[in-house]
Amino acid sequence: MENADKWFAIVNPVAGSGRGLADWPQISKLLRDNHIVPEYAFTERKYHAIELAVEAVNNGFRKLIVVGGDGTIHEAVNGLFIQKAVPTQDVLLSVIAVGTGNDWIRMFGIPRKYSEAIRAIVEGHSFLQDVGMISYYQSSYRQTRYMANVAGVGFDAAVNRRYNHLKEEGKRGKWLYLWSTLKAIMRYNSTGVKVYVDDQLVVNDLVYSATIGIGKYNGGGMLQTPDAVADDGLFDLTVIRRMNPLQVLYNFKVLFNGRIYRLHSTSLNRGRKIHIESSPEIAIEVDGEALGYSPFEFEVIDRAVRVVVSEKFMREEAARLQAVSAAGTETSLQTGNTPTVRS
Ligand SMILES: Nc1ncnc2c1ncn2[C@@H]1O[C@H](COP(=O)(O)OP(=O)(O)OP(=O)(O)O)[C@@H](O)[C@H]1O
Repeated sequence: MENADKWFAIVNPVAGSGRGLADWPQISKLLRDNHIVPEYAFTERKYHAIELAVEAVNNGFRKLIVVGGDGTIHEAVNGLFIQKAVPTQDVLLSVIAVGTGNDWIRMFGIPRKYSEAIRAIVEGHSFLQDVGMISYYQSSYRQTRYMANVAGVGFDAAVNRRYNHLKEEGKRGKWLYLWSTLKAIMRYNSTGVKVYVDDQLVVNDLVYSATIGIGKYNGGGMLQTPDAVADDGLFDLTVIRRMNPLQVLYNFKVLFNGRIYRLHSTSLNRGRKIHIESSPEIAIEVDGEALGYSPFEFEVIDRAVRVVVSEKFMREEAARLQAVSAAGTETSLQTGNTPTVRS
């Protein structure tokens, strides 16, 4: 296939409040300096990255570079599931982050510095990550999406909606997310939620938020599923039960420091299938994108997307697997990814 060894870059010009457009000349030069000369296209509207990923694969490209934030990664991954030319694992997906939150790259140790992110692409360590398939309601219709990182239900989605609304109004700035979070803390009320994991009822309570992770980070560096393993064939599900605004503010730092399970209102479950329903209905955000409303179904698709990761991540992953097998407590459904594959 003519294009199979060539790279195709999907560049979101509005990611990171315009950093995608402003920094593309610099990124493209750094890529050329490293003998990577991709064909590329700018996204022109929402969901365009889905179309571009489908077209690129249909045109024979097997190596994609996403130059964007979490939303652009999310769309590219969804494109991989829409195209039917090849199995999703046959396409190598790499990321140069120009977004605002950049949560997906935190999981895989991809640096924000462009030259270092490009070094990871050149080094070519790749990893097969799980993907979540989610169904939800939008305008009374059942819809399906694929998730590359983390989904938030309840409070998280309320913050996300507020934040996206402010961005659509043209508001910018690094405090926008914090402002949206504070507003949501003051206004959001817990709802009556039932959660089933692998068909077992695990929660039937007033719930403030639920986070479902293939990855660990969401909301611009929060660690709400701090122990998630991206290829164990399982979702990590963190449920925070009813909290009032004062309790949320007092405990805010545990959302960032990896100690969320020290909160006694918090629980962790793991499974391959999750069903969540709520009264009244609640919203969902997936990879930072506002989608729709409950009820939700989540299903893991094992090792579905091949992504470029840092050497550091591969080393940490090898050490983790070694520790797990030494302790004899392997909970994953599969053994580890092959340590390194050159692109
Ligand atoms: N040309 C465009 N005009 C308007 N919106 C666009 C365009 N191209 C892409 N988008 C949308 O931009 C949104 C934001 O993209 P993305 O999430 O990658 O950046 P970000 O929000 O700055 O980063 P992060 O999600 O990491 O915080 C996505 O929902 C995407 O669909």
